[in-house]
Amino acid sequence: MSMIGYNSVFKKDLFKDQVILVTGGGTGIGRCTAHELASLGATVIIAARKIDQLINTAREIELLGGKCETMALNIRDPKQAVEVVQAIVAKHGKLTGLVNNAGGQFRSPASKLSPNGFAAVVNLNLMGTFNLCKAAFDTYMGEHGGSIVNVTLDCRNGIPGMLHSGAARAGVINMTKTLAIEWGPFNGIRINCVSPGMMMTSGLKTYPEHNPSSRMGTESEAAAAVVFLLSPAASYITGINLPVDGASSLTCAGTYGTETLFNPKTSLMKPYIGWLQQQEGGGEEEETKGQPAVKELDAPEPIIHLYERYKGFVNGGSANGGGGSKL
Ligand SMILES: CCCCCCCCCCC/C=C/C(=O)SCCNC(=O)CCNC(=O)[C@H](O)C(C)(C)COP(=O)(O)OP(=O)(O)OC[C@H]1O[C@@H](n2cnc3c(N)ncnc32)[C@H](O)[C@@H]1OP(=O)(O)O
Ligand SMILES: NC(=O)C1=CN([C@@H]2O[C@H](COP(=O)(O)OP(=O)(O)OC[C@H]3O[C@@H](n4cnc5c(N)ncnc54)[C@H](OP(=O)(O)O)[C@@H]3O)[C@@H](O)[C@H]2O)C=CC1
Repeated sequence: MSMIGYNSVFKKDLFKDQVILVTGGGTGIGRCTAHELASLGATVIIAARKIDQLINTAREIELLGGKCETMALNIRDPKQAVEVVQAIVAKHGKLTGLVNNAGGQFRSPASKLSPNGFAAVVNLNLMGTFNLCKAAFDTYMGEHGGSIVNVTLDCRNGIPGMLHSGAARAGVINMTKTLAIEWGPFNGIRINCVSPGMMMTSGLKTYPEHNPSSRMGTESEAAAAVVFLLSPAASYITGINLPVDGASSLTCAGTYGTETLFNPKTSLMKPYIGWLQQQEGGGEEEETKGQPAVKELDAPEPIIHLYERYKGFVNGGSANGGGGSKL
């Protein structure tokens, strides 16, 4: 009997020969995305302002057998954006993927927000994303195509306390739709958004007093969505915004509210821990001894506790610490 194998797109070398720039790739969601992409064969360039964080992440990836390079970049500077993309194309001959992940904001009631404060956050998140998209298009993708994923922030129902970021992220989502239409004809460029809800990342160090009141997402859960949209598995998907929020933005309480169906004590949604989890039980290889403990989360105490609980859930327990998963 002859067998015809099914030709699935999900293979270990999914991103072989691809060169992908991840902004903010030294920490949090960006770092996890860089790990995922490198483990699937991509050459990953991670870029941000603080070079030490980038070097640590690149070293982690190289120790695991991946290809990763670092570049200093402030996404708010359009000149630097062009220089970084040009340098990548000069060295590798291409830039097939771009993940606009760098971003952030501060919390402030709208009534207290100054025009400068509003502009700073719009400049970082909206202008920064535009700067990189434009540089990628002008330098390489306009002629050769490519795939772009913009990491935004759940802003479906507004973001109380973060007016500036909500406006900027909504701008990114709309810009993404326009670019999908305008740039699709340029060799099939695809561009999409991932909108994380509350995720357990190192980024939460800037929100130290936050006490988790909902089932938070993991870095890996955001990264996995980015990887899917970048990949040929999403070859007919462009111009979309993919929320990664456990449906919290659909509830009345929302991501930023109090108790929801998705609270950490009762949630039955099994978390994906990704590469962090894969480090478990791997043993202390000689070459990784003394290296940063990549499985540790650099976040405020309540978040670390929650993360530890999720790890238990993945290993057969439940998010609330008892019994097995009902999934
Ligand atoms: C119901 C309770 C719910 C609680 C839920 C809380 C948790 C929500 C979590 C949401 C999930 C999101 C997570 C993340 O995004 S992770 C990423 C984490 N990292 C960051 O967010 C840091 C990003 N910040 C920055 O990069 C910079 O601070 C920023 C770009 C925002 C500003 O940098 P810049 O250098 O431009 O700033 P300047 O010092 O030049 O100031 C410019 C104006 O902005 C005002 N400003 C700046 N920082 C603050 C601040 N912390 N508070 C108030 N105002 C601020 C500053 O005063 C300047 O304005 P003026 O000239 O008018 O003074
Ligand atoms: N954690 C969460 O709950 C959520 C996060 N997000 C968004 O996801 C993205 C990743 O965040 P997360 O991983 O959580 O947090 P991190 O703080 O770990 O990541 C933010 C990254 O952006 C980089 N960055 C910030 N400003 C600039 C700049 N001007 N130029 C270049 N790089 C910059 C930072 O590096 P450096 O300082 O070295 O430049 C850092 O690596 C952000 O856009 C964030 O707003 C969205 C929803 C929820």
